[in-house]
Amino acid sequence: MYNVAVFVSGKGSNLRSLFDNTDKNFVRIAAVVSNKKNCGAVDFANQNSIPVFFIAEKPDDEFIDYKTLTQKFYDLKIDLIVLAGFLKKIPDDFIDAFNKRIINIHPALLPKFGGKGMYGMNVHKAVFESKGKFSGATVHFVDKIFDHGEIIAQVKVDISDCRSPEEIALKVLEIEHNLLPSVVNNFSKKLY
Ligand SMILES: Nc1nc2c(c(=O)[nH]1)N[C@@H](CN(C=O)c1ccc(C(=O)N[C@@H](CCC(=O)O)C(=O)O)cc1)CN2
Ligand SMILES: NCC(=O)N[C@@H]1O[C@H](COP(=O)([O-])[O-])[C@@H](O)[C@H]1O
Repeated sequence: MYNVAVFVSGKGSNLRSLFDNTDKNFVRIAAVVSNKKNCGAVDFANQNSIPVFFIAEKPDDEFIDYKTLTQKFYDLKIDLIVLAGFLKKIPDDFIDAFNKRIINIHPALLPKFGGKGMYGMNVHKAVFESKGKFSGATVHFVDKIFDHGEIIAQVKVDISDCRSPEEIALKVLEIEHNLLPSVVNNFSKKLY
């Protein structure tokens, strides 16, 4: 079985899509990691009996640190880590511990519209203001700089009929919900 851990901070629609659309003969969502105790993604994980870990820069009795998480992931035999709306920087040591085994989905066509501050609606507002005809989603390896890692897959969508950032967001999210499970299924079959 290919064990996947998903990092989240928000509503969890990408987590739900991974859960629903990855091949359960090959892929197991073995853990969810969140920096927020109360978010839709954590609710979904709890409703589906997926173990949840809370991560913080300053750990306390309910939040763990990355060194502890690394050992837990070794114990769980995690094969791939997926950032799905996770809004904090992954530390360098953790990246080194899971070299080329951490991927992220970004709601734009990198390398444009990426970097610090570029998350959620901030991305779609920047795309809307650019008056570009296309946006899309990108899955890339996570490295030590935000949104800088090697691109794995990218899908474009025509946004010329979108009249607001919110309309762009809806179109891009639909792309994300197809792209991410497809990439994870391919990883589970060692196609990368
Ligand atoms: N080491 C890496 N960590 C993370 C990456 C990465 O590529 N390398 N990707 C991000 C995901 N992301 C875009 O895809 C992203 C998320 C958040 C931010 C950002 O500016 N965050 C703010 C904090 C926001 C908050 O806490 O509400 C910040 O760091 O000041 C930029 C890009 C995940 N981690
Ligand atoms: N730069 C990171 C970033 O903006 N990620 C984006 O956060 C949203 C999370 O939605 P979800 O919680 O419903 O999956 C998704 O659109 C994802 O691409």
